[in-house]
Amino acid sequence: MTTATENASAASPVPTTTIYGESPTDPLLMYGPITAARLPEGFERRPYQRITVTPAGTTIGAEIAGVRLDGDVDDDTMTELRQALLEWKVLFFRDQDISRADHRAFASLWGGLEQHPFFKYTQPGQTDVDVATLAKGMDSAGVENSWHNDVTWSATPSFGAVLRAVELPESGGDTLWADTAAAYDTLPQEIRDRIDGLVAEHDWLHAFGKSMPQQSVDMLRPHLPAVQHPLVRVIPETGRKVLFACQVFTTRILGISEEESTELLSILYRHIQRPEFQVRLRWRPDTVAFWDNRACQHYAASDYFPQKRVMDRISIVGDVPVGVHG
Ligand SMILES: O=C(O)CCC(=O)C(=O)O
Ligand SMILES: [Fe+2]
Repeated sequence: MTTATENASAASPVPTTTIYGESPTDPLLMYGPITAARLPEGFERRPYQRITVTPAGTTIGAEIAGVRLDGDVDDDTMTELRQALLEWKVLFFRDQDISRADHRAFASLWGGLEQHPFFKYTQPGQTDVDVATLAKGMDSAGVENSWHNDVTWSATPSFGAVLRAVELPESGGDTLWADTAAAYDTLPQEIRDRIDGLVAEHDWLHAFGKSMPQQSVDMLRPHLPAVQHPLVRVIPETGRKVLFACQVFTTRILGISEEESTELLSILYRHIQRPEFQVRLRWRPDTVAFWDNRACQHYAASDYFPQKRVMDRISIVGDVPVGVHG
């Protein structure tokens, strides 16, 4: 191990050699403080008056009190919730003894509700789904234990999702979120300069295709082609840049060699997955989590099988991701 002084000096230097192949050292192999801001400089921030915001992580995750999650949230409270979501990326609400209808009404306040083409809904127009259904026949063994943003293979990936604990295992089944804005901000300048204008391809086939019969793949493909999104996405409300690539759905970065794409994506994924950018939620009955799918990734720990874990999930329609150059 190094001393504290060495740690501090090792924390900030930006590698001057090229990072791709030629550098003998990993640019992310740095020890010491990693400091990221919750909001970009200059973003107007008012104090919260309607809700109580208690940080759960350093830059990501806050517990919110003072609001009941149903369709009756007043405008001032909504304004503060919007602010809190931009600031903290994922909000946790405890003791929300709400119905499915309340859950849906709350989610509807944020935009249209989505249907996921890979879920089996039992009723026409249904938009809520329990996460056990996501496990596709694996009973209650969760399969969402890989870091991802939801539905990035769509031209308009979800704005966010509202997840409500229905039935929990005795232990395990936590969910983790990673702050992709803080991850972007703390990359060496050289990497930020390299990736700012790049575009990546996202494809559902990358994740779901493997477990699907070829016939189904052939049927779905014409309706769901691979899509392209900026690798660095700008959140319109704050002007904040976030990393927008995930190992589950991103196939490659366009316009560079396959080799460089693989290496660059691996650097970004490893950086996003640093614990400094994470918050971990220990669910309790009646806990609700609401995340901004544009600005964080998530991971559902699958460590409770054969116990059961049931979550109700509703996701909200998003818009076309905007890059650094518009
Ligand atoms: O079950 C969870 O904690 C999250 C699962 C997930 O990835 C999702 O709901 O999008
Ligand atoms: Fe997810």
